[in-house]
Amino acid sequence: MHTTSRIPGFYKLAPDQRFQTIVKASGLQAEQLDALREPDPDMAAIADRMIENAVGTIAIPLGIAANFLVNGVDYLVPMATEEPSVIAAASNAALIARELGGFHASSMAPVMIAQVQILDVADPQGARLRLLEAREELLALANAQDPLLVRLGGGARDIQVRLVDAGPAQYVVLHLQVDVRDAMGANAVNTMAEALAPRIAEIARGRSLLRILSNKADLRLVRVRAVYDAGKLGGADVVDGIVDAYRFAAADSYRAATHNKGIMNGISAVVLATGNDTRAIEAGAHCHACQNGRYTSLSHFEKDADGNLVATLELPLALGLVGGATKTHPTAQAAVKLLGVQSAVQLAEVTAAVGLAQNTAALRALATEGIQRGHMSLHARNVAVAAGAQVHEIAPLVERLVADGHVRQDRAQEILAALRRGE
Ligand SMILES: CC(C)(COP(=O)([O-])OP(=O)([O-])OC[C@H]1O[C@@H](n2cnc3c(N)ncnc32)[C@H](O)[C@@H]1OP(=O)([O-])[O-])[C@@H](O)C(=O)NCCC(=O)NCCSC(=O)C[C@@](C)(O)CC(=O)[O-]
Ligand SMILES: NC(=O)C1=CN([C@@H]2O[C@H](COP(=O)(O)OP(=O)(O)OC[C@H]3O[C@@H](n4cnc5c(N)ncnc54)[C@H](OP(=O)(O)O)[C@@H]3O)[C@@H](O)[C@H]2O)C=CC1
Repeated sequence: MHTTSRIPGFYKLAPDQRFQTIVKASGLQAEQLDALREPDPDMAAIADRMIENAVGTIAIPLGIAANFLVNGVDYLVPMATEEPSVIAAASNAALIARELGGFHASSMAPVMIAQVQILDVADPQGARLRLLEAREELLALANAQDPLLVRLGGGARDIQVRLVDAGPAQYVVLHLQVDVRDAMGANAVNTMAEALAPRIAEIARGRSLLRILSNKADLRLVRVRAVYDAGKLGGADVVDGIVDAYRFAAADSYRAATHNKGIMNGISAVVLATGNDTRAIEAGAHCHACQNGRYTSLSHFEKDADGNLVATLELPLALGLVGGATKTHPTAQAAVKLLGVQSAVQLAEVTAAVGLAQNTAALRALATEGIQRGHMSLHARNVAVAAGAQVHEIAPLVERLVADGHVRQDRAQEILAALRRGE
């Protein structure tokens, strides 16, 4: 029972002091909460610099996907995920894709959009044209905010003006398009948008309200394709099954949500491992999955003239190599080093390949034996631990659980009891 959650100045305490404070406030014993505390003082200090009110860290497993060949280059891909079978699945499909050349990826320039919302404009059509006439002035003002970005070859590239009908109101919305080079770009474009807003409001003869990037990063699309050999996939029936699985997702939003979750299993894991913003990527991806007002599959599967499976994926990936946690988290830095990517665009292309591989492996399992054999046999280790197995009991219990075919906690407890009886 918490006595109170009102703790003035909680944020001013050191992580360990915060931990002692919440132990007292929660009425629990310190040992019960000990896992919240970060034992390594250096890591506690990093966490304290990264977020507010830090007490500790949560360790999500980080694994390395094998077999990835993207644009002719081999990559060992770091993936951070709590879900079993994700890394196995990605490696599995990447292995099959290698047979016919691996993944081929291409991208648009890393252009992000910042929106400036203008209210109370008497003549929205006139304002739109006045703003477009001021394009050069606005771009120069934006670029003056980030000379380093401009020196690196990036900077504000263009403007667009939209009139957004919102019930009783109509807003004039200026989109500032900025090439953010190797940054995710949120801070960079937000700074520009805030600097520009007063002048935009003046030109439009209205008042500005929101000045923030859009996570619908549709000027920053990444495209990836792979051809999977029909024989290596398991034959023509498997190819047909995967195509039918895809068509289901393309036609039905209930299925598309799960299909796209499979893609994001791979993408979010690379995003997290490299210290990037998982929410920004998820928001952009699911928004892109809405085409003509309908939520659909992000990927496409078809059969080529030779009967092989052609898999393609297109989505926005606003990933950075500078800024955010990418430069402050030591694990993220090591992950980027292992990947060996030289630019944010290259990181996005490898990440998209992992999403496509993940998706293909899941569809192949779903269209053949079902997801449970591969997934549940790997998940069995979690089930064994949850059933109370000690370290030395996990391997024999997992073996019997998988052989039994019912990877459930009640069954695990029965088998564990039998093992302990020496049966
Ligand atoms: C699990 C596998 C890979 C087994 O697949 P398998 O056919 O038994 O694998 P294999 O023994 O033939 O091995 C082939 C390769 O897969 C990799 N591999 C194979 N096993 C491992 C392992 N233990 N650990 C690491 N890597 C592994 C490894 O690269 C290996 O090559 P090798 O190294 O032997 O030369 C397969 O059944 C599979 O791909 N299943 C799909 C699993 C999946 O998608 N999991 C995600 C969670 S489910 C979900 O959230 C999404 C979903 C499914 O709902 C999405 C949707 O509905 O669309
Ligand atoms: N809606 C959203 O998604 C939002 C996300 N965020 C957060 O914003 C953060 C990302 O913002 P971001 O702008 O990427 O981060 P930063 O502002 O930290 O980094 C970008 C800056 O780094 C400098 N820089 C140095 N080298 C390069 C290079 N090679 N390419 C590009 N820029 C370079 C640039 O200039 P200079 O040094 O002069 O700045 C640039 O402006 C994330 O933490 C994200 O979570 C924040 C708000 C909203």
